[in-house]
Amino acid sequence: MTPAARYRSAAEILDRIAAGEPAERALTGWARGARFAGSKDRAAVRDHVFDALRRWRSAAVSGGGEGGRAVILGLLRLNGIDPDTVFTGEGHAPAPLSAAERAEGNAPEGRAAWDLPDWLCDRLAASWGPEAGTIAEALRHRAPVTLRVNTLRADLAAARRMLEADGIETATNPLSPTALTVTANARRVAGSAAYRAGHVELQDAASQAVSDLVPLPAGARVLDLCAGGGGKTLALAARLGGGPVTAWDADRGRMRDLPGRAERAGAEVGLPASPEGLFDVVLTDVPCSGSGAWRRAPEAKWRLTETRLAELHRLQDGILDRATTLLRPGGTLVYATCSVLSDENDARIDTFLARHDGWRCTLRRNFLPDQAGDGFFTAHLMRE
Ligand SMILES: C[S@@+](CC[C@H](N)C(=O)[O-])C[C@H]1O[C@@H](n2cnc3c(N)ncnc32)[C@H](O)[C@@H]1O
Repeated sequence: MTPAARYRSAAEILDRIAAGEPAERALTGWARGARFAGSKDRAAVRDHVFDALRRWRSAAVSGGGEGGRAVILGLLRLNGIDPDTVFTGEGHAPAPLSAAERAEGNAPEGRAAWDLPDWLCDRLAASWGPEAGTIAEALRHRAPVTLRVNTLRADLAAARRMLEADGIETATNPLSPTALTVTANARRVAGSAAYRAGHVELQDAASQAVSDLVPLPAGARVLDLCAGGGGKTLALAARLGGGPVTAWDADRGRMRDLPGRAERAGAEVGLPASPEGLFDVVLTDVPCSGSGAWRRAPEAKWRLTETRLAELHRLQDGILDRATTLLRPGGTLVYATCSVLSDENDARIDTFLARHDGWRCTLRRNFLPDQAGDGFFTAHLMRE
């Protein structure tokens, strides 16, 4: 495909997403019908679609319309690319711009430049005051690719050497001693020897920092109550010298890859039908808006509603309440979200403390999205 034809495909996919189709499904649907597209074409089209989703609102203002074609036009303008080099009408390129398209479009200003719906601009401003604009700006750009070195298999230097042998360059990351930011050839990670042998896992650096903060006395009994794919389960198991860690999730299907991942990593992970007994540490990495990681899943910021966010608050409170019944006296209840909205973070801890007598919060920590890692929040709760 020519570079211009890739933009045209991206515009068509954006139309499907705007009509309500989930982004991943729209991309797969397109790829199935695009036998002519090679792997580089698919990757480039995907990048255009995700860039547009991250900056939909500002690109729509800049392009003068909400449709895929206008959003791509706006994105080109925002990126300083002359639209006439793409909208040529030649081959499979998008048709040339009309006079109206040339005349339409403005520089995005104010909240349009935040690339969030108005109500979320308000929530972010209420959470962070003057810092909110910087956070919104960080969410408009691509996230770094970050690895966790699995200390059960390799140390940092050995993992870096092994990655280098596959042409993957990395830099150390200030958020965690196990984190490496990929600086070149990130697309090679999944096929690399280091990844296949379990020496590294893909994991955001702030997510690793949240696991690093969990107090783990020797021999601690640890329950990951919202284990999902097991990113934090495996990080905690590595800190325990191999585990064991008990993993559970309300949706068991989310943990389907965990046994294979644990084996590859050399970690012992128990997957009981329901968690039994009392634990020294219960981690609740609760379902949330994902706002701290919207640069990885940008569609979510346009689809989230106030009703859904309120539902998430109830779910988060319910999971915290359940965790209290699984924690031994003196143990630590760890709360975590990948959100930058205070309603999902401080407010959940404050209402927990108001609901439960005799508990105190021993740690609260926010991580904001930046070049090192995603936005995260964690808090530690103990019964007095
Ligand atoms: C943020 S994800 C977990 C990510 C995972 N800890 C990791 O680091 O890869 C939240 C998980 O909570 C699960 N979940 C939803 N409701 C739950 C509930 N009531 N109890 C436990 N887990 C729940 C979801 O299925 C989802 O897998």
